[in-house]
Amino acid sequence: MVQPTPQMSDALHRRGLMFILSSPSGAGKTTISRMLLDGDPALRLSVSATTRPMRPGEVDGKDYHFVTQEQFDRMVEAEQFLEWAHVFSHSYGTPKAQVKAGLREGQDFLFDIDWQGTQQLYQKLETDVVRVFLLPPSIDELRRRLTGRGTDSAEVIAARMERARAEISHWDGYDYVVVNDDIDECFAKVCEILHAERMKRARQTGLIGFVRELMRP
Ligand SMILES: Nc1nc2c(ncn2[C@@H]2O[C@H](COP(=O)(O)OP(=O)(O)O)[C@@H](O)[C@H]2O)c(=O)[nH]1
Ligand SMILES: Nc1ncnc2c1ncn2[C@@H]1O[C@H](COP(=O)(O)OP(=O)(O)O)[C@@H](O)[C@H]1O
Repeated sequence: MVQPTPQMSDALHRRGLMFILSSPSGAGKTTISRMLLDGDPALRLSVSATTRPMRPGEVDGKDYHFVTQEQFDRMVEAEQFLEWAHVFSHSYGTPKAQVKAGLREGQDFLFDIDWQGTQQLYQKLETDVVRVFLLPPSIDELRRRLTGRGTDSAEVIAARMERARAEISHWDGYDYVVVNDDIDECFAKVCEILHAERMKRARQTGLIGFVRELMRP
């Protein structure tokens, strides 16, 4: 295999991208996110702040920054979020600091956020954003997954099911829609999207100089 020379890879340096995964609750975005992060050290999770209680197995600072409503409101006032929204009667927001600096340095970020956050990020940073929406194979399977996960009460599951149809109605605000039936197949498709998006001409900031060099008489 031909390895790029250091000069070539310098010239082909690119800006980072914002890879957004959304879905109705229970369709599998946390599972796919973890698989992506485990398999791809170049991808970093944008860790959101939330006021919702921590679930068993979640780690503060890794899955979310768990904050009080007062702390969250102070962050909103100080304009520390790139976007924020109310979801299931809790507040969720994407902290600004790490993402903006990282993108400039070519860092790719993964966002597990809802359609409201996706719209806000797209309005602000359209060219950096890649929007992927996951669908469950059926509504019955979605209910089975939410119940099987065992992290939410029957009441919370009912509220999430209630909201699922409204969330699904935002499917057309995304660049890619993938049905998460078989987990490995879904993961493979999401990986293909990420890999292809990384190669897009518009992201290769050094490409013009590199091509000029190739074309020099
Ligand atoms: N807008 C926005 N939505 C978020 C953020 N973080 C998480 N969410 C969304 O909030 C919803 C609830 O997330 P969570 O409580 O972890 O439950 P989940 O549905 O099992 O992922 C999901 O749709 C997440 O994608 C954020 O920073 N901003
Ligand atoms: N393709 C799949 N087939 C079967 N179960 C799945 C699949 N994808 C995810 N799950 C399971 O469904 C439940 C909900 O998935 P999760 O990733 O937590 O969803 P979300 O983050 O979208 O709420 C979890 O128990 C997960 O293990």
